[in-house]
Amino acid sequence: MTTLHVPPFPAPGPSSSTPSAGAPAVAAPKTPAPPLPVLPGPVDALAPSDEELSIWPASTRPLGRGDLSVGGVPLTEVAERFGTPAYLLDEGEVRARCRGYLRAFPEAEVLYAAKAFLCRAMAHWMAEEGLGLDVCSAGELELAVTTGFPAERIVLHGNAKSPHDLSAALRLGVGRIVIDSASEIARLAAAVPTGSRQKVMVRVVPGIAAGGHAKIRTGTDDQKFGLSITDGSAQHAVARILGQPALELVGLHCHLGSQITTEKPFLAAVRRLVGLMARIKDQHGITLPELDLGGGHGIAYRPGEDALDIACLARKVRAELIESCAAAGLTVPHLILEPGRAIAGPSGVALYRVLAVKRTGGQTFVAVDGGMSDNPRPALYGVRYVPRLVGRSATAEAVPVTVVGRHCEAGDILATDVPLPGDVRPGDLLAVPVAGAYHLSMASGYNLVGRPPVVAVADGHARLLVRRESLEDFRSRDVGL
Ligand SMILES: Cc1ncc(COP(=O)(O)O)c(C=O)c1O
Ligand SMILES: N[C@@H](CCCC[NH3+])C(=O)O
Repeated sequence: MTTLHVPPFPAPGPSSSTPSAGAPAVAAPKTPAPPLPVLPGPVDALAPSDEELSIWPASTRPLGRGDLSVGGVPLTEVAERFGTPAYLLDEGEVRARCRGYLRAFPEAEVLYAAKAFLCRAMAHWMAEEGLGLDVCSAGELELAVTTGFPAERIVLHGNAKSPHDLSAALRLGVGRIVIDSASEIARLAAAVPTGSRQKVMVRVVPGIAAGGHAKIRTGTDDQKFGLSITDGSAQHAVARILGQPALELVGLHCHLGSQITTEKPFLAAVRRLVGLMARIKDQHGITLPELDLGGGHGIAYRPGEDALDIACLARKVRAELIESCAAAGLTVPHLILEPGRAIAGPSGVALYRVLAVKRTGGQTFVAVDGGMSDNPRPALYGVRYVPRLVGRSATAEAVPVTVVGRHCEAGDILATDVPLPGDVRPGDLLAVPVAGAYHLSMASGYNLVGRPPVVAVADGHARLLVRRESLEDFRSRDVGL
């Protein structure tokens, strides 16, 4: 059995499918991902190892003839009923991960970061599990609220909020708006209806470098989000907000980056933000009641990769917060967290059909019917996934292959040097675990392939959550000649 890292789930039941969690979504440049396990001799598609299953949903079970079930539903059945490519979301895994957070951080408010993946069912599950939502557009906000998500449990983010974003937030009554730039302050204050006050936080840049890839590090001064402590922009914004009677400053926010696999940066952030809270108290005589540490909790995309241990994070953040506040003479603020990837990522599986197998230039390319339009992460961050053949027994020797998408880009690569049976062929089904976060939420219309459907699996049943994008969808938006 592999070690349970994030979050502390309920017992996964019998079998080898204990969730572990693990690692940098994005290959951290200085610490290359560990080599994939070498498969001894023929690939036995009937028997995935514990290590291999460690990144799959806890409900994953091997079935006969090389199939796997997730949420009690055979993957071959999902592919047949809904076609490929298709994404499935294990509802039980999503809910268990939410509960894991609430168990680890009983004192905190946990907001699911909708940007990782949002659909109406996901919003319902979050509401039922007692989480709030972090949204960053009127689109995410309206989808959630119109499906019944309580607006007061929603926080609106954005480095460039449009007038529409702000008016939707005020109209629907979001709990808090996170101010990201000085120019937003007067604009927001002027839009608040007379006689009411809007709760706001300030997004602070603490000057901490963390995150799995340069493109997703947001805690340093050299990027577009937030207001710097170092140059005083954050302090200046605080003073301006306090001068606006329509705004109620309730706390400080920071989001260091994404795919962070150690606790250290979060502890440093606690110290810096508490330090700023102490200065605000000295200067303005107010104690801010809330501290939002954002998200960024890293998971494993490949067996053996590191992941952030949520229970350990909780213990250390709690201790640091208490200690820093005591040293600064502050009351401990109410803690807020915004995990996205660590809830949705390991709960999702992508299913592709092999369309072509080509041996050329010393490589074997296995081309599937999806790619960078449903998963842009490999192209953006160089992330590599671990696809697995499902749905047929295979006894051929494992060979290293490159799994590529169908798009018109040489960089449309899902996995390099992964072992697949040497007889992999068109018509085979490949499943890619850890596909629940930042795939479909960043999907595009490239090559007019159409975005895949999303299917929920739970208790042996599969149900369609989001249908496949069709040519008719493209045509109906294309209104001019
Ligand atoms: C403000 C904010 N909160 C939360 C998140 C969620 O991050 P993650 O999915 O890495 O937990 C993000 C995205 O990185 C973000 O920008
Ligand atoms: N989209 C990124 C993470 C950025 C999260 C939003 N700030 C990823 O796929 O890893």
